[in-house]
Amino acid sequence: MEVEQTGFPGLLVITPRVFSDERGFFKETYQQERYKEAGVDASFVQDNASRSTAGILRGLHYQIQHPQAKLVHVMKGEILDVCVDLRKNSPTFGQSYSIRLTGENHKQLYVPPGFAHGFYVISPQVDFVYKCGDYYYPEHDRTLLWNDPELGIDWPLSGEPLLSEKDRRGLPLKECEVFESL
Ligand SMILES: Cc1cn([C@H]2C[C@H](O)[C@@H](COP(=O)(O)OP(=O)(O)O[C@H]3O[C@H](C)C(=O)[C@H](O)[C@H]3O)O2)c(=O)[nH]c1=O
Repeated sequence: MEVEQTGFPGLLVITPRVFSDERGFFKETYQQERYKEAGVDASFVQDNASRSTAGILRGLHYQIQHPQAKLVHVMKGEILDVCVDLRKNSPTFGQSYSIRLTGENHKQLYVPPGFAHGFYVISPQVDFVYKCGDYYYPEHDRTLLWNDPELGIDWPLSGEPLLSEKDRRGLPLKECEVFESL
């Protein structure tokens, strides 16, 4: 497997080894020992999956009190995956990182605790799967406004994105609760 640093402390791009043959492909999408050696030091407790269609934007979400590390990848389709560093003491605080994750490039993004995370769907449909380093606590769920001008995220929009009511009500960075001690 290949591991790439991103310039954001702890945020990693991981490409697992893919075994292709006439039947299709096989890949290990997580292996605790190998991923810990690579810097994925979360103990995952929950797996999530979502399916979305083109033009949907989910995010930018994070949990205060119980910040979740995430290991995300696309099984099928293409997204622009985006995360924003909300760790006050990080050299990349307030900066966003974007990467195209597709079923073909097999890339994974390891997002350490302390980031807001979301994605925009580019392909007609996407199946998105991810491991979480803490449980879901709806009372601690927070949303950073996807198009906060301060973030300057270059979403590859084709028209207005389709958002949940929660995501429409996201807060700009300057009004968000951030992480003082991560
Ligand atoms: C996240 C989550 C949600 N839910 C329930 C709550 C709602 O009734 C329903 C949809 O939740 P939501 O609209 O928050 O789902 P997404 O918009 O896909 O949220 C996720 O999308 C972005 C990309 C993320 O990075 C987060 O992991 C996560 O917030 O699932 C649960 O029961 N458990 C969970 O862990």
